[in-house]
Amino acid sequence: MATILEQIVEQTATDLVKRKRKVSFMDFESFEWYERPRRPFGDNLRNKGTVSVIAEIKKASPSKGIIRKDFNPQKIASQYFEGGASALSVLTDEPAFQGSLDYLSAASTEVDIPVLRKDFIIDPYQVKEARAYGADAVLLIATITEGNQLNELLHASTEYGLECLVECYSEDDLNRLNFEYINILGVNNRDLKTFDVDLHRGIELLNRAPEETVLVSESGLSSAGDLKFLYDNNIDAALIGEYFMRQPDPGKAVEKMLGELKQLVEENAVVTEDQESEKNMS
Ligand SMILES: O=C(O)c1ccccc1NCC(=O)[C@H](O)[C@H](O)COP(=O)(O)O
Repeated sequence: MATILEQIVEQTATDLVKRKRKVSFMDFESFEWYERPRRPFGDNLRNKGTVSVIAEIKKASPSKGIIRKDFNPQKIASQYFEGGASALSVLTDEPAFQGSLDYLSAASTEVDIPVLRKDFIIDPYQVKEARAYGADAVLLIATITEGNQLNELLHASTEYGLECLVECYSEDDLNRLNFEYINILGVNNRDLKTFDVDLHRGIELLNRAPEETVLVSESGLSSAGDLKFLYDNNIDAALIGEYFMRQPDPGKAVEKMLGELKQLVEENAVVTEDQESEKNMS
C-alpha cells in the first residue's frame, strides 16, 4: 500500500495539472505579492540564545482530522507574532490538510516575520506560486523527490528569491543531500507509517549536518521540556503546529512555552555554576 506521502504527492500531481490550466507560470508575475521584498527566514531562526519557534497554521491533518474548528488564519498569524514566534509556517495543501494558498497570503500580510509555505512541492511552478502568494520560504521534502528533482527545486527557489527548508525523514534522505546548496535542514520526527514521534532520532540526524547549517526539529513537539531538549542539543528552531492550534489562544501558548524554556535554561545555568564552584572548592 502507498504511504501517506505517496498518496498526497499523487493527489498533488493531479491537482497541479488543473492549476496550471487556470493560472499560467507567467500569470504569477502580475500577482500583488510577487514583487514584495522577502524577509530573511534562516537568519531569523539562528543565534538567539534560545530555540526559535516556527509556529504553524494548520487546520487539519491526515492523522488527526480537524485540529481547530475556530480557524481564522489572519487572527492566528497575528497572535503567533505577538506571542514571539520567529517565523510562521502555513499549510497550503487542500486535500489532506484543508489548507489554502489564501491562508498563506492572509498570514503573510498580517505579520512582520518570515512565512514558510508548507506543502508537497514537486514542481518549480509551486515555488513561483509560493512567491506570488507572499511566502518568504518554501519547504522541500527530500523524500518525495527523485534523481535531480531536489536540485531543480532548489535552483527554482534561488531564481524566485525564496529560502528553502529542506526536510528529511531518514538517514537515506540525508545521505542524498548536497549541503553546498542547503542552508536550512529540518528533520521530521514523525514516522510516516505509524505516526509515532521520536525526538532522539531527529536530533541524531540533524547533528550530522555541517556546522553552519540552521537546524530545525519538526513535528510532535508540545512542551518547554521538548524545547529544552532541543536547546541542549544545539538545535536552532522547532516547528510546532498541532499543540498550538489546540490552545484557545495560540499566541499566548507560544509566549508561555518560550517563557518556560527561558526559565529552564536559567535554572540549568545556576545548577551548572554551583557544580563548578563545588568542584573548585574540593
Ligand atoms: O501532520 C501530519 O499528520 C502529517 C502526516 C503526513 C505528512 C506530514 C504531516 N504533517 C506535516 C508536518 O510536517 C507538520 O504539520 C509539522 O511538522 C508540525 O507538526 P505538529 O507540531 O506535530 O503538528
